Amino acid sequence: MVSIFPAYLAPLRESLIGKAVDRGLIELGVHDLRQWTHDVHRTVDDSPYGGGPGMLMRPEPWGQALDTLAPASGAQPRLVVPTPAGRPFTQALAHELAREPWLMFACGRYEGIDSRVVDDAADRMVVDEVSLGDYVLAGGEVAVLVIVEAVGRLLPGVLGNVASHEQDSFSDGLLEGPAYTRPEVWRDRPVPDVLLSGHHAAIARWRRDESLRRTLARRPELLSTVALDKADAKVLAE
Ligand SMILES: Nc1cc(-c2ccc3cc[nH]c3c2)n[nH]1
Repeated sequence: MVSIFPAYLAPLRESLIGKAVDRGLIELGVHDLRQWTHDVHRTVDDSPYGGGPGMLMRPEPWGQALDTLAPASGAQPRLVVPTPAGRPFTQALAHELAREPWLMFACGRYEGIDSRVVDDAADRMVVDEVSLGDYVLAGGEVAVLVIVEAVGRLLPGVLGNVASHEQDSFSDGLLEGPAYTRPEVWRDRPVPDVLLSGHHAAIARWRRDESLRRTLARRPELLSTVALDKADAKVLAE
């Protein structure tokens, strides 16, 4: 990961990803872009050609950083560049990235990075410009924290219980429904009886129905991507 705020990526040393790093399941490298500047002020930004508000990140430091971290002579990483103008980051893309042996992340700041950096990198590596959603952050670091967590948890051995991500929201294309743990009654709110019944088929049906109802209510557009059987259609027609 390359950033002018390397400390922003320190949270990756905590918790799930941090433990995976300690166990050697993931290798993380954080690099300060200013290492590849050579002027006394360690300048990384400049005014945009054609005018416009704010500053852009100069191409030279990025080019040298990528040349140093991923020399053209060897194996190439897949470069992930968070940007509001990117393709949506989805669980499907997280799975795709989790299959890559080496990912590199470019954290932009200011109004973004000179466009030639991505063009130049794309001559020798796969580059994904990725958006986390239709809102604007002040830089790419937070997006990288999200992407690394979403991808890292999919890697073998990182999650304690492999079944966890197989039952993620979106794993079957639907939103996860409500979930409960002890106590059976909390502030006069009981756990649904079916979950206490021990009838696994009934529990699976109830969970599917609750997922369908929640997806219909909150993200109806997802339903067109899911194979629905007759029982599903009945619930949605309620
Ligand atoms: N989905 C999304 C990405 C971003 C983003 C990503 C990188 C930079 C660099 C400067 N501003 C940025 C904003 N905002 N929202």
